[in-house]
Amino acid sequence: MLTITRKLEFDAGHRIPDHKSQCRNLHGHRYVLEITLTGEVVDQDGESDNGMIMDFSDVKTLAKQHLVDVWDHAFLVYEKDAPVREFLASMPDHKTVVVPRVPTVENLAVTAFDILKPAFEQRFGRALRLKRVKLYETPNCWAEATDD
Ligand SMILES: Nc1nc2c(c(=O)[nH]1)N=C([C@H](O)[C@H](O)COP(=O)(O)OP(=O)(O)OP(=O)(O)O)CN2
Ligand SMILES: [Zn+2]
Repeated sequence: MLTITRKLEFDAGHRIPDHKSQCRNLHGHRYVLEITLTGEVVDQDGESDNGMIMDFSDVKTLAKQHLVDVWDHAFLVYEKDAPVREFLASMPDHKTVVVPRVPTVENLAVTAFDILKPAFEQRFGRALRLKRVKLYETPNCWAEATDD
């Protein structure tokens, strides 16, 4: 199978409320996101994306619009983390993103996959599929969400 992968990075804060150790504290990461797509290679002389599954610049534009610019410099707070939600709400204009699952790297990878899948597959009809989202929380820790 032929795939392409585009890497993007963003900074975000989070905490894991029930964690046994340091991760229960408010802290942040520079997340690294790898988006892997598969699809037909365009075979149209004269087209800008001839020979490509999708132009990497278009991958970047869509990923930023739907996820990266939304999460960048935001605090990703679990919807049931009441004290932190209350604290963040007390700060005018704070960039807060409420996520439906505890924001471990596993759950953030799944949430990112769920957001990006329709963004890519509905916009580009020609058999383009989101195969994998790989999210690094630190250089040593990551999770992968796939479509199977
Ligand atoms: N399975 C998971 N385990 C942990 C997660 C997670 O999302 N999924 N998250 C954390 C912490 O939030 C933290 O981001 C990771 O901290 P740490 O283990 O300290 O990672 P480092 O790469 O900084 O560790 P080094 O020992 O410095 O390599 C914890 N666990
Ligand atoms: Zn963390």
